[in-house]
Amino acid sequence: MLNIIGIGLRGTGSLTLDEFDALRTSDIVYLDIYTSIGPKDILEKLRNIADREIIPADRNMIESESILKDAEKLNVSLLVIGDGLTATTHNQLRYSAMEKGIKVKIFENASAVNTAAGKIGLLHYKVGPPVSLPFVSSNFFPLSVIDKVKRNYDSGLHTPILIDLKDGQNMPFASAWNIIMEMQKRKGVCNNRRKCMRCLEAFISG
Ligand SMILES: C[S@@+](CC[C@H](N)C(=O)[O-])C[C@H]1O[C@@H](n2cnc3c(N)ncnc32)[C@H](O)[C@@H]1O
Repeated sequence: MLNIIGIGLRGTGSLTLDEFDALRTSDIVYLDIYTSIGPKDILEKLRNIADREIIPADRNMIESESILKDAEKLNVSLLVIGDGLTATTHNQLRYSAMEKGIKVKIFENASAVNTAAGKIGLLHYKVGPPVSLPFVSSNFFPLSVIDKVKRNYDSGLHTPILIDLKDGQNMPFASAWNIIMEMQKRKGVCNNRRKCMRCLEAFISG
């Protein structure tokens, strides 16, 4: 059995009662530390509240799907900050588990991706698909980021930009800003600096 448990955006405060029950009755509990950054003390707080060991699961542990081995016989929970199915990584894990005949239970919760827009006053009807902004290099500079923003823009929609994380750290805002400015320059689109700025501000506030 695999429980994929989104714990929301308020640390242990947004853990639901159902999630708490699932947590307490699991044989093994992991916390995803790869796709989201939580409050510094989240692991310790979760351990205290659940009164059990919670194993931090890094990129390798999640992508190798090693946690599914135990889920074949035991009750395993994967805690995810935010919602449990917002990242492709967890969807992949879910379908791999199902293919192996492992029962999967999903505990939905609030996600940064679908709450940020509302929080800063944007209407959800006006928000298009989000775009990930990865770390770039001289060999990897994907202008498709701008194509996706432009597609939304041309349809009158805002674009949430998900700034990539590495080793538990956010890409600094200044780097994200510079990368986007350079991308739009290379694409020759969006000369309206104010609109681009508002778009980035929206993400940061969220
Ligand atoms: C696919 S989303 C899912 C995040 C999370 N599971 C949720 O539902 O909110 C992953 C992206 O969320 C953003 N993110 C996650 N944790 C964050 C944090 N603490 N601060 C800012 N952005 C964060 C990053 O842009 C990251 O690339």
